[in-house]
Amino acid sequence: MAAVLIATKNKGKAKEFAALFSRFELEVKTFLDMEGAPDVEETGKTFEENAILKAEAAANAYGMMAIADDSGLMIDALGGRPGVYSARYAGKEKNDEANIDKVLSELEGVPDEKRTASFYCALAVARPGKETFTVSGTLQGRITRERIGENGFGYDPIFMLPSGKTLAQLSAEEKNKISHRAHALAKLSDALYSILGEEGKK
Ligand SMILES: O=c1[nH]c(=O)c2ncn([C@@H]3O[C@H](COP(=O)(O)OP(=O)(O)OP(=O)(O)O)[C@@H](O)[C@H]3O)c2[nH]1
Ligand SMILES: [Mg+2]
Repeated sequence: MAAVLIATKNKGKAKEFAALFSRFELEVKTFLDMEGAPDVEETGKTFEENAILKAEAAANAYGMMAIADDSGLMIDALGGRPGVYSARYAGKEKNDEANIDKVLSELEGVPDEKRTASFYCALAVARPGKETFTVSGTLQGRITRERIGENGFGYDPIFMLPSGKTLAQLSAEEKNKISHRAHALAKLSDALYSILGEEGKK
């Protein structure tokens, strides 16, 4: 079976990718399965640049096809912040709870109609000796005033969908149908199937 390495150390993403990739005939590994996986510095100014940095580092280190996800939350009232700094918004140690607290306190007093936001996900596909390419997906919503829901990861408890539920109130299966990550991966499907050949289709 062909194998793909997802260049992430984020447990929430790793779980979502395991489910999202189940329709491909592909062995899926992440940096969490690899000893000594590189810590890639995210020095890019865009999600795409950072996804390419991570995917190419992984493809070079392990000599196999690698996909990286660089994603984040863009809040209109904050001029698009936290953006590419979403993981480390409240500090280098990447604390989801502290990140949420920071966002909620920055939005204190901002009325509901001005709390619009979107998630963005860039995926980069890197293969040894081949040109790297990227796709992206987005998800529109609004920032709540408090945490609602127990599922998901990151900012999910404060990201309200037009349906009136937060991402953290969705099951993993429901989130994987509508998320920015799912939308980006859907755009990759055709390319992945042709990379894998017809036998990649289940
Ligand atoms: O509520 C959320 N639901 C999501 O679906 C989601 N997707 C991304 N994010 C946030 O954006 C950061 C990405 O930063 P990021 O792409 O650099 O990833 P990371 O540093 O956590 O791991 P890695 O993949 O780089 O190893 C993450 O940490 C999260 O805070 C999300 N939050
Ligand atoms: Mg990161």
